[in-house]
Amino acid sequence: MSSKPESPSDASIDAGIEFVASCELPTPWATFTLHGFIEHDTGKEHLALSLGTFDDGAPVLARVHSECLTGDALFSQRCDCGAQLETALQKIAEEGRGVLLYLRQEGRGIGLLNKIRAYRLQEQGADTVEANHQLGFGDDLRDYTLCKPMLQHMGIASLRLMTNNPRKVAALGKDGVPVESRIPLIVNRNRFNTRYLDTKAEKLGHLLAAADSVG
Ligand SMILES: Nc1nc2c(ncn2[C@@H]2O[C@H](COP(=O)(O)OP(=O)(O)OP(=O)(O)O)[C@@H](O)[C@H]2O)c(=O)[nH]1
Ligand SMILES: [Zn+2]
Repeated sequence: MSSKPESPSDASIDAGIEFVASCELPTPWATFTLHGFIEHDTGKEHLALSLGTFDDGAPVLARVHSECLTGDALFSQRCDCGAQLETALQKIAEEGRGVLLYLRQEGRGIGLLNKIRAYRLQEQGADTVEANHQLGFGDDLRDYTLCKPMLQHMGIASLRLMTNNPRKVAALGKDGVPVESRIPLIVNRNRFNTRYLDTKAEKLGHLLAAADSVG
């Protein structure tokens, strides 16, 4: 099956990513439109789920979600990803308007097999950041530059972003995606991920205290 784009004149072609096709995606919360994109340099297939219309120009309720196969698909309780994904889709459905970008940057960019290596090191005592360092990686290798052309393709100019990560807000702003407001997304703290979440707060700057969920 060819991955020839449906609209070859799409502006995203010049931005390192190309729109390929879209379809309806019924979920337990709403029927979203699923947009598929391909990244030129890596061949990675990135996704967006959108709901409603954006031509009024008002900031759009959004989640920029990084792939976590273990949390998103395999129900892992080691992190908060699966619950964040579900809650974000639910909130977008409640509002009847919004977008979720699903970026294929597994393991904060180190990939799935290296994330398994990192989890193994965490079982031996390292925290999530130390484990990345022991494997020779930085804290967080993610890159958000593809978000702007993906959002442009859908006619979205600015976001109300569901995240606890101020670095993500700053990176999007730097890449020309205005974040009008940050909406906390604090879900699924449990006995398996308490240390992980505490390390994110202490070393990666995530806003995860109960007080951070207000506002
Ligand atoms: N390298 C590594 N990656 C992890 C680990 N646990 C989760 N991840 C990955 O981290 C990414 C999610 O990042 P998080 O830091 O949980 O959240 P965030 O996207 O920065 O912030 P939020 O928007 O608040 O969710 C996904 O790509 C996961 O696969 C870990 O222990 N090590
Ligand atoms: Zn996860």
